Parts: sequence; structure tokens; C-alpha cells
Amino acid sequence: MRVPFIKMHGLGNDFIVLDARDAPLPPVDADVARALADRHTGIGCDQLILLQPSEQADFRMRIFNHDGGEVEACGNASRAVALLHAAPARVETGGGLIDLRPADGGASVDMGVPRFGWEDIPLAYPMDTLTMPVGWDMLEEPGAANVGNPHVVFFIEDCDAVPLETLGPLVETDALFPQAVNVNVATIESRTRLRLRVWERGAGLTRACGTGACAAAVVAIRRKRVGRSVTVALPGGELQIDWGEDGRITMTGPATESFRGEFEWDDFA
Ligand SMILES: N[C@H](CCC[C@H](N)C(=O)O)C(=O)O
Repeated sequence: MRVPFIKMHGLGNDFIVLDARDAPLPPVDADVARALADRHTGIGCDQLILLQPSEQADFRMRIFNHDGGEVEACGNASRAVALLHAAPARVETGGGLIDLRPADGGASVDMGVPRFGWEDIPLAYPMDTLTMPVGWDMLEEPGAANVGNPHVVFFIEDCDAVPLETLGPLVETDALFPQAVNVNVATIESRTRLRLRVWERGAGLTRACGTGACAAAVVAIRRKRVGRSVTVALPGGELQIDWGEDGRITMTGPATESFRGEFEWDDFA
């Protein structure tokens, strides 16, 4: 069976998008996702995005990490899907309902209300999540947030100096995080700007992470290090994060369609 796909990215965080809203596809499981995501033997992506019909929203967006694991949220992919859909939409995700609004060359996404309770992150046991009394080598006293998916955020003098390829997986898989965690290292540059690098759960170092930008911004705001409107500068480019008085996070930034193609399903299933 020949299956069409759309290759997209948000600031270099790249996706294979399978659109099954009008015509069903064979079931996508971890093995299929991992095979398609493989950059040597597959098509290659950080996340595989599957669009399906929804009973409770305009459509459903399912997210599979590079390692095949299905997860609840993906900020950059939400903007890519908004570009594809080319109209405002309410989308069902594993992390709840989100609202997409295409904006010139990208999109604005209502990412909902972040949660900060230790059991919401989740953590394995009770702990203050604004300044956690834990550390791994040079990474200490992070904050945590669930923005549809779990994030831990370390504030560092220079986030570019962190050996994230070694410390990232150490934190990602620590037993403190029963569902693993996305690992963010941030440097505050001013009251309106922070620099961010992310080791993503199930995907590793990516050029950008939309939910990471949301998590780093709200933790920095809770710590009164920045105002409620923050530019987050990631290796792949910038996102605008606004945390409204209503508690909802709005993320705005670019999205790009790279190319379209098709593959033989049986080669990957
Ligand atoms: N690795 C993330 C999913 C993708 C998030 C990132 N690509 C984004 O743009 O938010 C997780 O396991 O929760």
C-alpha cells in the first residue's frame, strides 16, 4: 500500500506527517513509528505525527517520538499542523484540547494551562517543583512543569556550555520521573528573552522544542526572572511565549512544509 506523507518542521524540529483524517491508514504502532523515524534506514524525523478524525474536536493529533513512544504534546508539530490545516482548529491530543490559529508563515497555538503539582509532572514522590532539591553533575535545583508533557528546566549561566548529550539522558531516565522527562537548559538574557537548549524525551537533542519553550518560560516567570511575554531563542530559531492572566500559554512561531512524498507501507510495517 502506497502511503502519502508530508515532511515538515518547526525551527528544525522535524516531522513526518501522516494525514488519516479522510482515509484510514493501517495501525501505527511504536515499531512502525521508529522505523519511519530512523534517519538511516527510514525517512527520518524527530517525531511522527498522525492526524485522525476526532469525536470531540476538529481532528486528533497523535505524536510518536523518534524512539517510537507515543506522547501527549508537541508544540512545534502543532504549528506545522496548523500550517497544513490552513484554518483555525481545535485539536484533540493526549495532553488535552489545543487551539491552533494559522499566522503568517506559522501559527499561534493555545497550549492550555500548565500544571506544577509534583503528581502532575509527574514525579515519583512529593517535592517542591519550583526549586527542586536535586542535582545531576553541573545541573542543579531545576523547576518542573507539565505543559501537556513533562519538562524539567535548569537555569544555567551559559546553556551552550552544558554537555547535554551526556547529562540529558541521565536526567531523562532518572527514576524521579516515572514517565521520563524532557530536559531543558536555559539562560536568562533579559526580562523578555531567554536562550534554551533541549534534550527531548525519546528524541534526544533537537533544534527546537515548542513545549520546552513553554515550560522554560513559565518556570522563569514563576521564579520572577522574566515577564509574562518572553522570546525563547532555540538553536533553530525563536518562539514567542505569552502566559496570559487566564493561566493559558500561547506559543507563536514559524512552521515549514519541506516536501511531500509517499512510501510503501509494507516496507515499514
Ligand atoms: N519529546 C517530547 C515530544 C515532542 C516535543 C517537542 N518536539 C515539542 O515541539 O514540543 C515528549 O516526549 O514529550
